Amino acid sequence: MAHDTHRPMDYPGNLIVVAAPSGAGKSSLVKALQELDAHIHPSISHTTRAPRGQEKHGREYFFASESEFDAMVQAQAFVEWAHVHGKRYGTSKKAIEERIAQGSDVILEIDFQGALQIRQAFANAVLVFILPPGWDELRSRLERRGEDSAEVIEMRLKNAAIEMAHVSKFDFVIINELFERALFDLKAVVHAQRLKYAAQRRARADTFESLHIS
Ligand SMILES: Nc1nc2c(ncn2[C@@H]2O[C@H](COP(=O)(O)OP(=O)(O)O)[C@@H](O)[C@H]2O)c(=O)[nH]1
Ligand SMILES: Nc1ncnc2c1ncn2[C@@H]1O[C@H](COP(=O)(O)OP(=O)(O)O)[C@@H](O)[C@H]1O
Repeated sequence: MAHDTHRPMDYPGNLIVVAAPSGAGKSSLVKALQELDAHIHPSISHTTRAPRGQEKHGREYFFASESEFDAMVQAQAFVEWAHVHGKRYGTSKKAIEERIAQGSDVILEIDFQGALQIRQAFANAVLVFILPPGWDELRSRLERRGEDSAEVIEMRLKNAAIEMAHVSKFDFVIINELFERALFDLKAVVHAQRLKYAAQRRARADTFESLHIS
């Protein structure tokens, strides 16, 4: 929705995109991953949805009015943006480009539409889809989280089916049943992504010997 340009793929940092139906556990997994891995930085999105209880402007999201969001769309400030659960969400260029240009890895927690836009713009982003173990568990996680009204939970469950229909477009799928197991899987994906592109960059630089990555 947001861009029409395809960019070259030689930023030194990696982009890891994590999508999931609401309540599958992606925020918890991404937070745990960041605690274990100081080289991963979150991309802070903009959204027109209202902040939840503990959320802070600039930490979980930049909370924007409809007109502020419109202005950013007009100014082509977003790498991607989409309508999700009746609100708008977007990743600003500022949220990721400087970081990956400097060689940091950036993790994006965005919906499937945004994930597919990111793939168009950054050919070597890795796309991970997190699934809950089942519908009943998804519902009870949303209820236990206690942040959304019954009406919002129903909308999110309905949208989950639509989101899951796109799972085959992702590079990896992780089932978040046992949290520690899912975290291990996510760490493995990040590790593999780093090795793949480190190897590619070094091979490109014609330093074959240095392919032994520590
Ligand atoms: N396309 C897009 N989706 C986003 C972005 N930020 C968050 N989302 C998605 O919007 C949906 C709703 O997020 P949120 O309101 O925080 O609810 P939660 O996923 O239940 O915690 C989730 O699928 C997010 O991944 C973004 O910058 N772009
Ligand atoms: N593996 C898991 N088992 C049980 N509960 C989980 C698991 N992963 C996350 N949760 C809980 O499920 C709820 C939704 O998780 P959250 O990370 O907010 O999901 P999302 O960001 O995908 O909407 C939270 O209350 C979280 O503590």
